[in-house]
Amino acid sequence: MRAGRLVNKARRALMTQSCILTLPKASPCPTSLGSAIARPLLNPHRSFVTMNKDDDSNQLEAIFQKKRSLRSKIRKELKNMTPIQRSQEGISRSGSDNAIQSIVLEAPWFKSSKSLCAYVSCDALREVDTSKILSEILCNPAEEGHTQSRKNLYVPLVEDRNSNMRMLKISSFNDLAANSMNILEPAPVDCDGNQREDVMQASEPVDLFIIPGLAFDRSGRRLGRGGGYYDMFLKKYEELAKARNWKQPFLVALSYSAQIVDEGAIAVTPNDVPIDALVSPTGLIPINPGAMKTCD
Ligand SMILES: Nc1nc2c(c(=O)[nH]1)N(C=O)[C@@H](CNc1ccc(C(=O)N[C@@H](CCC(=O)O)C(=O)O)cc1)CN2
Ligand SMILES: Nc1ncnc2c1ncn2[C@@H]1O[C@H](COP(=O)(O)OP(=O)(O)OP(=O)(O)O)[C@@H](O)[C@H]1O
Repeated sequence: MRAGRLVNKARRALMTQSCILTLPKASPCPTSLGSAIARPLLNPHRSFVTMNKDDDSNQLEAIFQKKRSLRSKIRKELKNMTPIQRSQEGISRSGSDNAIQSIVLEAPWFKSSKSLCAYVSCDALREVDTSKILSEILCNPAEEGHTQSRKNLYVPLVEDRNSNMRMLKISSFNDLAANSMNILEPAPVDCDGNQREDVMQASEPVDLFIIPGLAFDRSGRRLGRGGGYYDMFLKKYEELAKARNWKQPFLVALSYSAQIVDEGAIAVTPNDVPIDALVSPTGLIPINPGAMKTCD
């Protein structure tokens, strides 16, 4: 997406948010526009309401520039690493994938989840593999020791280039086909001609999101691939859950160690939705333990 288009889109979003500011749960990065909005009283001369359009635009452009350069840095690191180096712990990439997926599969918040949204990993994008997690859900009719039936699984379907994405229910890997970006996605209609269930129309709440990304920090900031799909979707789902009086879902991202960056390295805008926990090959990094408790 072109930088000017991103800035315009973000500016529109900020304008609509200037009265009702929904701030990230994690404290925004000190250099981000988010901090200017989050703490206007600390520096009233730089707060959003007093900024003119040029300041606003320049700050957003600076944030998007930072995001772009961090994205290319992390992409390069992921691509250049030999399989054996793909984790700082010296275990192979597949070792990291197994470690991460085992942590998820053993976690009480995964075991107890009834409905979840998860990404279908794409090897070419060097994403943390989710195939074991998805097979566990799709192949196991019921969790051991639980009376519940199979978990409901919803996966992403990109709608357009305007950050719109749906999450549709699948019941088998056969429900997926590669899209133009070579990511496996569900068709909106199943093989019997029935519309697949859209999570926004589901009668049960989603308790868990398993989220991809390029970079993460230990306070919940996340850098995606630049489409705004997840940020937009998570915001819409948060609103739906509020309107229905449902618990907010637990937001967990999966990350190789090389994708975890220092705090302050990820610039954020108020549109960036922070995650509640991060799973890396070395373990779970809880960020919002309150959100985790609701899943146990
Ligand atoms: N597995 C998976 N599915 C997903 C996402 C994801 O990140 N991972 N998405 C999350 O939003 C949505 C799709 N968004 C995407 C955005 C960019 C690229 C991509 O190929 N980016 C290239 C760079 C392209 C460019 O700069 O022109 C890359 O990152 O290398 C892929 C998917 C929905 N489905
Ligand atoms: N809730 C929202 N409303 C409107 N625009 C949004 C929203 N969330 C993100 N966007 C827009 O999407 C574009 C990409 O945002 P950003 O660079 O933060 O994406 P990302 O975090 O890398 O992607 P993703 O969320 O898909 O992982 C920006 O123009 C941003 O303003």
